[in-house]
Amino acid sequence: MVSKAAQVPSNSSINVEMISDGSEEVKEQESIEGFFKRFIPAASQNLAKFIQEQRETCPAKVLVYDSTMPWALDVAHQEGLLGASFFTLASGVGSVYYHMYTGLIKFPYEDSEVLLPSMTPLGVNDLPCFSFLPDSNNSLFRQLTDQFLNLEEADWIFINTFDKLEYEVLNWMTSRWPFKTVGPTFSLTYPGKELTNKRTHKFNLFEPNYEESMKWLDSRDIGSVVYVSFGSLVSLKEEQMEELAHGLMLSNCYFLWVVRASEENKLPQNFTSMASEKGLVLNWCPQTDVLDHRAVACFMTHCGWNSTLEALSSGMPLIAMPQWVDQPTNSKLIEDEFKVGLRVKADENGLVRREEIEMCIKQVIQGEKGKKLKESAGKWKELAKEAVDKGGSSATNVEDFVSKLLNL
Ligand SMILES: O=c1ccn([C@@H]2O[C@H](COP(=O)(O)OP(=O)(O)O[C@H]3O[C@H](CO)[C@@H](O)[C@H](O)[C@H]3O)[C@@H](O)[C@H]2O)c(=O)[nH]1
Repeated sequence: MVSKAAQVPSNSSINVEMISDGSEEVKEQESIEGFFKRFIPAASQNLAKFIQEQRETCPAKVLVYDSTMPWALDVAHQEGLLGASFFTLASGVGSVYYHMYTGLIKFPYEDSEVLLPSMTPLGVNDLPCFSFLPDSNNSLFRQLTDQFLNLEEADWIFINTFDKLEYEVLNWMTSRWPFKTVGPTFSLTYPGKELTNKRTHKFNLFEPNYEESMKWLDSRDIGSVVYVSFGSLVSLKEEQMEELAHGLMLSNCYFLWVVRASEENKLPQNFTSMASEKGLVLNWCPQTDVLDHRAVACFMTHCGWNSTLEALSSGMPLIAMPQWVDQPTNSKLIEDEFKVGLRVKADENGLVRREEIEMCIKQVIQGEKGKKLKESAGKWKELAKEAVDKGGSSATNVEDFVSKLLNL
């Protein structure tokens, strides 16, 4: 199941097929509750049908499914396949969700500080954010915490992180479930094959504007650009967009800002022409190439876990501006555990003001603080590479999985 807009490389050895989630039948705007009521039975049924159809031409041995869809394991087992749950989040976040699942952490949050095994104490602002939900019984909340529902029955459990990044909390997690690290997945090579050109093997959610972004970055000085992106889902309120736009201008740095076309993501009037000397605003860019570009000095991010891992893999210092779900916890890890970034502070209305944005950019790009963050980011870059290179922890876990499957 992938978005219809997803860009699949033409030379890939991976086929992508879509199955229906039943949404063609939906006529009106759907509530989150309504979405899950429809989605789970429709997707289960269509996934089973898909596995049966494939049996004729390309029979599968295993179903690797997103851990937020525990029902997929039942489908796999019913159809005689093995099931591998894939966690796309940080181990630290996994531990928080597990403790929500068991009821130790209650939402709305009751304690001002939460102490979890092998983790630094978490304040309320460091816990996953569900403030947009009407109540704790909401389906989206359950979908995230139910990742542990039938985990004991999974034949494999993978997680997109690497051993040295989250050493202690991972040890705690693996003492309970047989988690195997496979991250950062985006830079894993195919077993036995080195990638000669990573770009042509990439799957993109939307068409990235490669030529324009690279040309623009090529003409900038080393370490002169702030890259700004809030991932594939987040939209900022109009007032926040305005503060961010002004903050970028006040910093006096060049900036490449990804603004997803949506009703909510409104740039201030005339901003694009006003800022044309300093900034490039794009709908989508080739993020990992941007992060690797010598002109980019720091990344202002919503702290989605993929963006976090990509930044660590590029040795890129971060300005953390988390919005919802796991992002506040990721930003705590970024600032206090990995020590690669600063988290912006919001005012009493939850708005991050332009002066705060300007100050964070200056601190991360210039001066002693910036130097320390860059050093620390450089260390993670090496360790991330080590994990996915031949013989590294994540590469070995993937190779073991593949060789076990081949021997079945
Ligand atoms: O212009 C862009 C902007 C983003 N990306 C890519 O899009 C992905 C974004 O992923 P992520 O940083 O994880 O953000 P979201 O898309 O928001 O991801 C959702 O899923 C993540 C993994 O579970 C969670 O951590 C997030 O909170 C949740 O919002 C990354 O691979 C980026 O490289 C591009 O290629 N081009």
